[in-house]
This record gives sequence, structure tokens and C-alpha cells, in this order.
Amino acid sequence: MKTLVVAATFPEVSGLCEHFLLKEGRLMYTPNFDVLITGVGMTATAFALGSTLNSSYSQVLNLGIAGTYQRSIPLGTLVQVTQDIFSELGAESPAGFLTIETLGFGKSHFQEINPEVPFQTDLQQVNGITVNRVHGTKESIKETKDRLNPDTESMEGAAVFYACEQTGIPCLQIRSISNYVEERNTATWEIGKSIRNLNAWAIRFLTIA
Ligand SMILES: O=C(O)c1cccc(C(=O)CC[C@H]2O[C@@H](n3cnc4c(=O)[nH]cnc43)[C@H](O)[C@@H]2O)c1
Repeated sequence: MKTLVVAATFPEVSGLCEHFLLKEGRLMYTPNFDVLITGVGMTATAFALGSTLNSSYSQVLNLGIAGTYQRSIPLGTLVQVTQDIFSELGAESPAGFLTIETLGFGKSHFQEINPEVPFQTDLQQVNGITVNRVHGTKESIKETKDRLNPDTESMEGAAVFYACEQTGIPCLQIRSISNYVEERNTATWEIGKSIRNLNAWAIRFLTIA
């Protein structure tokens, strides 16, 4: 069975697509894996996976760049996000943030599911959050650190884990750290390096898998 590679944008997986001679599209096919470009964010990801994910896939590999809250992680480092949270899902109250669990309407915490990794990975395992709004002010970053103490932040990860939990399909999320979560300054982001490192890892994974 095939692996479904899921990325928000084509540039994030352009290196692997070039390596495997895939012409840019929304869904690209090979004999061993397909590549799905969802668009940025949870809604686009949920729609794309809802339309594409089925039991013909043996696992989902979510690839992308991400921000980190941990200054000890150098930009360009690859991490394995093993837990991911819809961090904004809930309600504000004068007493603080109320999670969707507290409200009794569902869950916000999701995990990777039994991924098949075809080689020994020494990637650091981290806890991620998934956001609609990239954090970019001291106040919101402090509130998020105090509440959840996450390692990383993306705009899709928890939505991928959600779809895989719903379908019972194993999944793995590998992110390459492009930036620190800090007051917004995209001049300090290392997008090129993070994407190169991500694609080199993915080519090895998909060649051996
Ligand atoms: O500007 C570019 O060249 C460029 C090339 C490829 C991708 C991008 C993106 O901005 C992709 C958006 C993607 O990045 C994730 N991301 C990265 N850092 C963060 C963050 O600090 N907080 C939340 N999300 C982040 C996210 O998953 C987006 O899908 C630009």
C-alpha cells in the first residue's frame, strides 16, 4: 500500500518532487506514494484530506516547516511532532481559556499513530500546537507558553492527526524548523535551509520505504 505525503504548499516539497520527477499539481502520483498539496491551514487541510484520504493508503507522512518556541533548537533542524494540539479551540473566559474538553464538545489533543519508519530516526520528538493565527507578539506568545509550553507551531499538524485518527490510518509528522516563535520578523526566517533539509530527509524516507 502507498504512503500519502501531505504538505501545505508545493515549495515545501519541491525538492522531493523534483527528485522523483513529479510535475506540480494538487495530487501527484507515483507507484509507491502520492503527494497531496492541501493549502495552508486547518480548514484547507481537513477538506483536502476528507476528499483524498482512504484505506488504500497505509500511512500519512505530513511534511512542512514550523516555528519553534525552543531557542535550543537551531533553525533548519528536523523534528518529529508526536503530539499536536488545536491550541485555539475552546472559549475565552474571565477565569482564563476553556478548552474544548472542558466545554464538553470534543478534543483538542492528538497524537501520531504507529508510523512505519524504514530506518532508525534520531530526530528529536516534540510537542506541537496548530494555530490559525501565527503567534507574533510578546503577549500572545507568553500566554501560549504559560498555558501549553509547546515546542513547535504549525498551521496544519493537528488537522492531519485528526483525519488519521478518524480513519485509523497511521501517521507521522516531520517538520523542519524555519523560525523562532517571536515578535514577527520574517527577515530572520530560514525557509530555504529548512526546506532543503526537509526534502533531503523525505527523499531518503521515500526511497527506503
Ligand atoms: O516565503 C517562502 O519562500 C515560503 C516558502 C514555502 C513556504 C512558506 C510558508 O510560509 C509556509 C507556511 C507554512 O509554514 C508553517 N509555519 C512556519 N512557521 C510557522 C510559525 O511560526 N507558526 C505557524 N506556522 C508556521 C505553517 O504550517 C504554514 O503552513 C513560505
